[in-house]
Amino acid sequence: MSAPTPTKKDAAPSKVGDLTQRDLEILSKAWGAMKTQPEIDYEKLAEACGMTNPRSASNAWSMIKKKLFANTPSADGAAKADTPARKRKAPTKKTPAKDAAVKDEDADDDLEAAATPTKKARARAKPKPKAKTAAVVKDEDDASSEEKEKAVNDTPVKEKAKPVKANTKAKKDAKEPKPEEDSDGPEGADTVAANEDSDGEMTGRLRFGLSQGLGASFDVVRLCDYDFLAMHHHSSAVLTSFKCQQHIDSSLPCPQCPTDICCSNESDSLDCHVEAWCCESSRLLRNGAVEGTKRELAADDLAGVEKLFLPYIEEIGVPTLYRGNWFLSVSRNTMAESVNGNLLPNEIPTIDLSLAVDPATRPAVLEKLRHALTDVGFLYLSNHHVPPTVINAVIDSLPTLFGLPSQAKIEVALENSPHFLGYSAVGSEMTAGQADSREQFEFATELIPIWHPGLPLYERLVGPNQWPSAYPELQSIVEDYMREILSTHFLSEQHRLKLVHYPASSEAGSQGVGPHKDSSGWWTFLLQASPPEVRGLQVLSKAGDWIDVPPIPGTFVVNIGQTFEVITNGVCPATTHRVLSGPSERYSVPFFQGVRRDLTKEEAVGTLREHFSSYAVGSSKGRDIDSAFLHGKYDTWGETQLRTKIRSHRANGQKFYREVFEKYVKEAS
Ligand SMILES: O=C(O)CCC(=O)C(=O)O
Ligand SMILES: [Fe+2]
Repeated sequence: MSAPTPTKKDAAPSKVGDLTQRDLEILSKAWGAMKTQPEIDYEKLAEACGMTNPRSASNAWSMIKKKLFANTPSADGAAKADTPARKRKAPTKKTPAKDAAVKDEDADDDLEAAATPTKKARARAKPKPKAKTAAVVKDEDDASSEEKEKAVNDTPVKEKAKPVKANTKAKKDAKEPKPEEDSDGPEGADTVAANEDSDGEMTGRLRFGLSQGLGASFDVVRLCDYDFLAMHHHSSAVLTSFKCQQHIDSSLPCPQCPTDICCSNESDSLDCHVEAWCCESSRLLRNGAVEGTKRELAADDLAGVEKLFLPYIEEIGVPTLYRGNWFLSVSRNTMAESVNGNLLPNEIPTIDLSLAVDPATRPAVLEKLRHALTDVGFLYLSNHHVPPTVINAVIDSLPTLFGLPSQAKIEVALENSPHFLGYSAVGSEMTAGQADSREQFEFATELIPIWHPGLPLYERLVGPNQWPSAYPELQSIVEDYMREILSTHFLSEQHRLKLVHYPASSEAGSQGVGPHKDSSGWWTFLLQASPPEVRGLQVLSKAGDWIDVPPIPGTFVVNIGQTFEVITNGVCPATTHRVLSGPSERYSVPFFQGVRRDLTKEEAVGTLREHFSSYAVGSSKGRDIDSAFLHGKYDTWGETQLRTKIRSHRANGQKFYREVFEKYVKEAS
């Protein structure tokens, strides 16, 4: 991407009205040097110019400002950083065709003009570069990529414009991980490619400001001739977009820019002219860190970032209502909700449980939940009503617990428990055939043993906890937590929880816990109990990319267990996930909702079989990972769970389950 280069037209000493080129240059500089934004009475301006309404006047003025800004000799951010933010505007790339088009519109200065197809067609006649053109062309979903490319290059843009469908595809092209065959590119690579392909420009000051505010570099990309801007944060797939001027001025879709990016959230009850969503960045902001730089964002940084955006948003006419909560709203308006999951399939949606209470917001929450469960398999849960005091008590207990002398830990070794409850040292648990680098205490609902010879072996999973005597307060801390997280007994009398510690590792990316699906039952509610900058958890996307699941304070990460996968006939996948160890130690607390041990696969699929068979099940590289229950290898969920436990904790298997040890351990998943 490059700064706009002056074209012939810019260089020519032409006159516009009574103003010479030099006058225009001075005017443009004066604009940049203004201390306050001039207040325009748009009604008056509209009347004076014979326009039908003030909106047209505002639009026209906006265009002029844009050109004034664009005429400054340099679009370099640093050069413009000292000019007032309010006057910040994206420079228009000057090409003769585009200029002519803009001129046409300016001449009409009117909503009608914007709505007149022939005029708009002329405005769009400039051939777009491939990436951008492809964004509006696509409606032949089955065509090969060569065919698509050919279609793009051979057909004039205006004939090809089929905004909605085409743009959905465009977003897919830009943001979705590549399909399985070529999915091994790093996350975000597509985003970068999309930027590089487009002839977008960097709006100097905005970019500069963002870089300052976020401590990261953003590219601001112009996707059409209007005011649509998309900011891609290269390293973390941030997309922030502003609705284009065309959309602001009329309800017509803009055939040049991806329409459904612009009009992403039709159901939004806020009458916002700017659709701004930025799931990832808002998450990063809330996390207090920015991907790539890992710089801490202090509270006033956040305010700074907001300040940087607000004048810009203001300039393109966003209602105040929306401005106030821009950053917060964006975290709710996930891409998934906005565009049916097409834009960022890698995005892990946040389900705000409080919105499920209100009948007005419930349908949207359910739709988002459907997407989370069927397309992603993971979600963040916010406003979940587990009291922070109870959560914090668990978090605070972890350093003490793991700091106990080894003797105190060994005293409650899991190896001594046929119920797989107690302490496992680093390296003693196996996942995906390899030793994990984590130590953990596993607890479950406190139950007395029920197994005796003659009962299925899996009934031996039920039994008492081993509480470390060196830390007597722990029991009530954990039991309070389990009670709160599971306010009703659900499907089984036994639920499990682990308090996990991943020691720091000098070998970046080593196995904290290997790739796996949670065999443990219904859903897992994971508390990431370390500061937000401590990463490690990753999930496998449908396309086979590992996606970071950074901690978001106040949320649980929810993922689907294997029983739920079976009950939904694989439609809601038990997503494969793993933890990488890193330079910082990490704590987590996964809580596993149990299901009835004697539940059979047949029973589980049960009456919902027909319902779920109508859904297409996407392909997933992870689907084959150790999903014995789904594959129907074992009759009951209890046996599946026992098998997983034995495979993970082999010493226990040998000690307590000799009769099945060989069978379970030797077989492939
Ligand atoms: O520690 C984590 O974040 C995840 C742990 C996990 O996936 C598990 O124990 O099943
Ligand atoms: Fe897990």
